[in-house]
Formats: sequence, C-alpha cells, structure tokens
Amino acid sequence: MQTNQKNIILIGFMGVGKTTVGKELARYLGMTFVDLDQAIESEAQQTIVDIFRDEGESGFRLREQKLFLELSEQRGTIISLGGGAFLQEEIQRSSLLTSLVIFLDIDFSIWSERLPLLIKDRPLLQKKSKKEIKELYELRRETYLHAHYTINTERLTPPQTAEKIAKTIQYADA
Ligand SMILES: Nc1ncnc2c1ncn2[C@@H]1O[C@H](COP(=O)(O)OP(=O)(O)OP(=O)(O)O)[C@@H](O)[C@H]1O
Ligand SMILES: O=C(O)C1=C[C@@H](O)[C@@H](O)[C@H](O)C1
Ligand SMILES: [Mg+2]
Repeated sequence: MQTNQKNIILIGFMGVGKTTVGKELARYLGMTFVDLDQAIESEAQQTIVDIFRDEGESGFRLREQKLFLELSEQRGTIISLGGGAFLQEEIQRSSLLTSLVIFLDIDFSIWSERLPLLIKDRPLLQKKSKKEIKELYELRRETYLHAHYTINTERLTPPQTAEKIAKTIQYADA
C-alpha cells in the first residue's frame, strides 16, 4: 500500500477509540503514530484538564490548531485527533486535502457504555446531562461524516478495527 505519502487521520467522538486504534494501525502498517492530544499535553507540560482550566476551551483550540498544522507536515504518519479537532475549519480543510481521513463510528447506545471510563479526563463531558451529550454526539456526527471513509467499529476489538481500516484504504489513491 502506498500510504507512505499521505497521512492517515483518525477522527470521531471522544472515546470512540482513535488513540487506541491509531496505535494498532501504526503497528499493522509499520507507520509512525502521533496522538494530537498527547502532543498538546507534552508541549504544554500540562494535562488537557489543566489547559481547559487555565486557558479555557479557546486556549486549548488555539494550541490544537497550531500543533496539528505543524505535525501534519510530516508524511506517512497516522495522526489520531482529539474529538473536537475536526470541528475546526482549518483542521478539517487541511486534513481532507492532504490526508486520508477515517471516521470511527459507533452507535450512541454502545458508546454510552464507555462514558464512566471517559468522564474524568474529558472536560467537555463533565457537567453535561446524558441528553446534552447525545445532542453533541449527533451534531458532531454530521461533521465527522465529511471524512473520506466511515468505519463502523461496533463489536470489533481495536486490532480488528485496525485491520478493517487497512483493508478499506488499501486501494486508496495515496
Ligand atoms: N474497540 C473498543 N472496544 C472497547 N473499548 C474500547 C475500544 N476502543 C477503545 N476502547 C476504550 O475506550 C476508551 C477510550 O478510547 P480512546 O482513548 O482510544 O478514545 P479516543 O477516541 O482517542 O478519545 P479522545 O477523543 O478523548 O481522544 C479506552 O479506555 C479504550 O480502552
Ligand atoms: O471532543 C472534544 O472536544 C475533546 C476531545 C478530547 O480528545 C480532547 O481533545 C479534549 O478533551 C476535547
Ligand atoms: Mg484520543
């Protein structure tokens, strides 16, 4: 597969598995892996929770956009985005132009079983009712559907999802 040219970008809602699957996919394809949230935390020397507390969401989004544009200059890299990154117009535009964008999709009812695992580290899930989270989930899904490929990950383990992605993009124009 000629994925050495384009980057592969994983998008989707918080906790859908972008970081977990991204690592598997990098192993499977022998590519480099970068997680945008982890890169932001190491650059800031702070957790995302602390960045939100000190700089607000807008400060976090500025960091996210700047670092994404820097990291995406590398080629042949798998980049797992944070759940809100693709909602930023500049990130979306640049991703779709230069990379293969994969949306990891699952049904809300299955996703919501994971909510207790996620809430501590995801400030945007805190202080929201289940109804508000579902509304955000559905609203964002419309934007995620702009991806080049949508992969339903229900009932798949992370390695199975990685394999499914690799098979789906094997003939993609790199
Ligand atoms: N296919 C899967 N089946 C079951 N659990 C999973 C699966 N993929 C990920 N998880 C679990 O869900 C949690 C969140 O996964 P992960 O951190 O990869 O999500 P994410 O999409 O990167 O989230 P974020 O947008 O917040 O960065 C982890 O605890 C992970 O073990
Ligand atoms: O969905 C979001 O807006 C976010 C998801 C996480 O990956 C982090 O990028 C941060 O918690 C914001
Ligand atoms: Mg992640």
